[in-house]
Amino acid sequence: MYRKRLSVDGKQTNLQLYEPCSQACDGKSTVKEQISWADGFIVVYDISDRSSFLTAKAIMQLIRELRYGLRSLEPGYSLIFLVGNKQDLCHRREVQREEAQCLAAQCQCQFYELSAAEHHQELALIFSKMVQNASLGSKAKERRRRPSGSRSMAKLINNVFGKRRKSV
Ligand SMILES: Nc1nc2c(ncn2[C@@H]2O[C@H](COP(=O)(O)OP(=O)(O)OP(=O)(O)O)[C@@H](O)[C@H]2O)c(=O)[nH]1
Repeated sequence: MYRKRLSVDGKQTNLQLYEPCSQACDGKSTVKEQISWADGFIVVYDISDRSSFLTAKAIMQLIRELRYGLRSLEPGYSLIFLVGNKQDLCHRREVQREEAQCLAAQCQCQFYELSAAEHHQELALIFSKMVQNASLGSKAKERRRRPSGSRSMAKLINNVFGKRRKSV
């Protein structure tokens, strides 16, 4: 687990990054548990290895099943990113770009194809986009969690002041 405290849009945020595939044998948590914990997902496969794409597909489907709400976001604002890595090995390609694009569209997530070896800036961009989107997502969640009592109080105050202003 990688932990870092950083500022996102001027707000101090605790970032926790977890890569389940490299730690699948630690026995402490399952991929399912990680899916319910995370605020965002970057699912990576290797374009020169079809089995890695099939694993990515299964993970995407699991995310959809367990976190259905994450997909109903505005266009260009997603908490799930599908990334095809090792684009520099396109002479050994086993996964067509169109097939991955189609999966991304089905899951309403963003799709990128890149080479971590050659395009590390693009990778950094995906990470910062993810952190920004997750931060916006948690703000939206907080707004939804606001107790209805305080909403009706705010409405009442608005009504009272609204009426007074009209009668002046
Ligand atoms: N050619 C190429 N090699 C890469 C790229 N990204 C990672 N690799 C290589 O792929 C190997 C595995 O990289 P890791 O970072 O360990 O990734 P992993 O998730 O364990 O992935 P796999 O072992 O490929 O299943 C290493 O030898 C990396 O150098 C890339 O974009 N292009």
